[in-house]
Amino acid sequence: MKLSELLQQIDYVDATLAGDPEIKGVTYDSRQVEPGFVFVAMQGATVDGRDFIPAAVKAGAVAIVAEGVVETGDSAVAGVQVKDGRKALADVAAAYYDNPSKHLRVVGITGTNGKTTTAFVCKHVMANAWHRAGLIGTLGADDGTGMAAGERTTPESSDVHGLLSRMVDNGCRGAAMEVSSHALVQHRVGKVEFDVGVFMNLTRDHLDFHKTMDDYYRAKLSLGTHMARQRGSKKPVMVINVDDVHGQKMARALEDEVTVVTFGFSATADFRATSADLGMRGTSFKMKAKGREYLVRTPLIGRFNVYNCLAALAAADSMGMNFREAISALASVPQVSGRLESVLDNRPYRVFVDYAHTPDALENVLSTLKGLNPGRLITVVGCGGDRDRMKRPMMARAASQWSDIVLLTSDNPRSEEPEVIIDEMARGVVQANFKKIVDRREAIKTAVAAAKPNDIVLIAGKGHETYQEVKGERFPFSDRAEVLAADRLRE
Ligand SMILES: CC(=O)N[C@H]1[C@@H](OP(=O)(O)OP(=O)(O)OC[C@H]2O[C@@H](n3ccc(=O)[nH]c3=O)[C@H](O)[C@@H]2O)O[C@H](CO)[C@@H](O)[C@@H]1O[C@H](C)C(=O)N[C@@H](C)C(=O)N[C@H](CCC(=O)O)C(=O)O
Ligand SMILES: Nc1ncnc2c1ncn2[C@@H]1O[C@H](COP(=O)(O)OP(=O)(O)OP(=O)(O)O)[C@@H](O)[C@H]1O
Ligand SMILES: N[C@H](CCC[C@H](N)C(=O)O)C(=O)O
Repeated sequence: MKLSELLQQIDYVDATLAGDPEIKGVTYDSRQVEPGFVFVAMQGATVDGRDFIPAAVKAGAVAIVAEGVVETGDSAVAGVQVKDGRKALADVAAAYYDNPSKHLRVVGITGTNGKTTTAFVCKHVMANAWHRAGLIGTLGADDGTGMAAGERTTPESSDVHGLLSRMVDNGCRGAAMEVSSHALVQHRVGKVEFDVGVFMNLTRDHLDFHKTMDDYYRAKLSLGTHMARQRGSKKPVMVINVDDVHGQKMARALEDEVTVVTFGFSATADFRATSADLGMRGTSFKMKAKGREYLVRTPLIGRFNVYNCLAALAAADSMGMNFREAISALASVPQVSGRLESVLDNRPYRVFVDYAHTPDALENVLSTLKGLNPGRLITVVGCGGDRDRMKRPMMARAASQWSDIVLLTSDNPRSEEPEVIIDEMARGVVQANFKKIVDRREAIKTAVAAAKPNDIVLIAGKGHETYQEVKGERFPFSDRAEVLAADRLRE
């Protein structure tokens, strides 16, 4: 693509051109620039991308897109002035990759908890019907050729459009993607045309970034308003959990802008679970939808997974997929890494690794396990550093309310002292059933060693993560591997 063709498709304030070079790529990071690239300099919270214009030019950028007057320092490099760098990145990337979302059925899932699981279920249903489907989320991305690790739940817009483009090239017909609230605020899904948006729930998290629950809600709401604005050839549908008060509010706020489809246990829900049979090996529930009653079976455990399944089914139906086929696909959903993942199956006790890192998620998982198992519940949990501090006592309270033994430990302390985080957590405990063990490996060892027949050990907070981040450094660490090592010590 020539620079002139690209500029025709984006809004800009001013441009100083230097010929009409062929564009070879788009990036927001000077360290990723290769000859022929467009570098979009974004104003960050930590640094200003404009400071890296000289580095980008040195690495071979042929055009620089930035806010304010753009001095490229090289007359052979074009400078393009835009109003908003992050918005411009999405516009440039969508144009460069030829708007790949127009060629896919795209489901965007937002909410505090359940995005990853619901995205996996949606992807599984789509791949079952259409042979190949893509995925973007916390566990990485699948462009149709298999999973590859990623850094963010929702990557930066140029990476999103690049992935969607590869999905199209690899023969995917659909894509399920998680849309975090950070992504919505930072235009990371700019110019993505969603067929269906999904709102799961809104509970406390990320208030380090959004400051108030209302700001956090408005970020989630913007998925619906974004869809209404992006409306191309597609008529957008927003699938909303109306058991959640924020979902009820969102359904009312969006009803004039998009088609609203609701789900939940509430009597008014369009996709309504009427009863659920919860078991240790899976869940079955009755669902009323489309004027009929259906029986849904899934290996996913816990009442919260009924919501994830309802959301995926409502999304599948909104895309016109065969509904009975979608329901039967739910019976073969694979284990989602680190989401109530059973680590030891052949022991008299069971150990689960789970990514619950919010008070609501932890409460859901603990109540599920306690409800399903008569034995003791031993919980190992910590809270991340440099994140919303208020959730610390709340998570410890949930753990101590539901568990017989709680080991408060480190998660990813990041720049903070783990002892301080654990002390803040300890303020929330409601019973004297807890112990502080700062070293997560030791905490897991202690929990597994204490397990008796019929007990359940829950290792919460890090799920699939393969590292522990301490003072800017990431050390290899896997809860799953630590459980296996601790179990070997018992022999
Ligand atoms: C708070 C937040 O979302 N921050 C993201 C944001 O950072 P920022 O605005 O501070 O950017 P910055 O570091 O100041 O850099 C500004 C610009 O300079 C560029 N740069 C920087 C250095 C350099 O040498 N050259 C260069 O070009 C950067 O690439 C960037 O374009 O933009 C960066 C570039 O894309 C992201 O790496 C960074 O993610 C940080 C590390 C992060 O931890 N984000 C988490 C909180 C996050 O996004 N989480 C959500 C939610 C997950 C959930 O739901 O649980 C997610 O979607 O993952
Ligand atoms: N629908 C749900 N409602 C509440 N809690 C849930 C739900 N689904 C899963 N959980 C719990 O939340 C944890 C995180 O689930 P999941 O990874 O699916 O959510 P997420 O929104 O993708 O989180 P993140 O974006 O932080 O990765 C799970 O490990 C489980 O404990
Ligand atoms: N995307 C979330 C994940 C938190 C996972 C938890 N293990 C932690 O490190 O706090 C965040 O960055 O806040």
